Amino acid sequence: MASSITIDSVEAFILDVPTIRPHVLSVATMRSQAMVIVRLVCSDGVEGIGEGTTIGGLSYGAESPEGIKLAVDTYFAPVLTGADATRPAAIMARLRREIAANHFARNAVETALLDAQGKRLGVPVSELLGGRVRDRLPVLWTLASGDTARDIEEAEAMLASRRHDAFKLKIGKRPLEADVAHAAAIKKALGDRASVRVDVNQAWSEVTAKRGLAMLADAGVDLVEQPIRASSLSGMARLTAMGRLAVMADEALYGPETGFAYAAAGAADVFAIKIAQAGGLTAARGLAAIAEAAGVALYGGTMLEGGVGTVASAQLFATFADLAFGTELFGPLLLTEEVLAQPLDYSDYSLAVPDGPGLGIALNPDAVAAFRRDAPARTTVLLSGQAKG
Ligand SMILES: O=C(O)C[C@H]1C=CC(=O)O1
Ligand SMILES: [Mn+2]
Repeated sequence: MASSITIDSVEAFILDVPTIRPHVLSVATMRSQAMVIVRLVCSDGVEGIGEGTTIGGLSYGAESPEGIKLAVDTYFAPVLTGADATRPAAIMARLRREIAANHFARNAVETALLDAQGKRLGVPVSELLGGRVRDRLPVLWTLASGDTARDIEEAEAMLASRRHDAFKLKIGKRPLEADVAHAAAIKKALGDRASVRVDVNQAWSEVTAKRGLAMLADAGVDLVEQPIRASSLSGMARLTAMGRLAVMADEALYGPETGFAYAAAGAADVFAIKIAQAGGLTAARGLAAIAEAAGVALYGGTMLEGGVGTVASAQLFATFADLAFGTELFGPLLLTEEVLAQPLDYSDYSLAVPDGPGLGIALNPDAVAAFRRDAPARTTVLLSGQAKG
């Protein structure tokens, strides 16, 4: 039923929050995270929030935080303003017709639309996506300090507090032998108490990957994520066919179409489902359906989003019947500050999926005021810093 409830205003702003330690990937070293928050206000007084976040500016993907904000302000907002807020799917169809690509911005907008609609109907976003099969999601932790001893210490602390019992190592920056020694030392220290996986973030050539997969399998590693460049479908298929180590596709997956090509080519054993890369929650659900139909296992991925994007992902992943490799929804735990009014419940190696209406969360207004890039106080600090330098 069409309604007269419209979207009255759309706002996008960037929050910059430091990380608890440097997070070292083959493509970037993160010391802070820039999260783009989209906020919609509807004519019935309901608000919706969403998040569009990437890693390391433009070093990971084609959209930067500044670009996401610009796309929302300049191109998405005019389409959204005045549209029927009770029809998120109709709005998303129109956005697909009128705006190409821009998956991260699109995801932030769809999240905000679904948050508002869930609040309006009094149900969690998971119920708009078919309904949950679980209320908690297993969550791994990425060890990426750049130092083996520090990583082992970090893993031991996580095991002791029962926060994580699966770990992902970021490799591909150093020579293969050094990376394998690093992974082997961590696996040896943790033994059967933890699953150890690696993420190369596309850094290897196929020749290096062929050697690397065999060496990592011998070291007891369980899975390798995006070992070579995403565009090499045939290379990924050859590595998957080796059968030495489970191969996960990540950067390759930009929604159902890319997932279809990867699945048809046998180019991965596992898909990392990311709502941002897929272009929104319903596109990510479509990608997961392709995986399920092809017998490809599922993993709940992250762009190291803060609380909003993490919960949006969790609302979708809670609807997956089989989540064989768990999730990596630890983004908020990597940040020094909480941006949500209520911290999320991470315990028993898992995250509780909020069960209130919409996303089931609210922003902490003080944190927003403190970390907004355009906050007057921050501008002053930045300007005085520049003057000094
Ligand atoms: O998977 C990636 O490539 C990106 C991200 C997710 C977890 C993490 O540590 O980095
Ligand atoms: Mn990855």
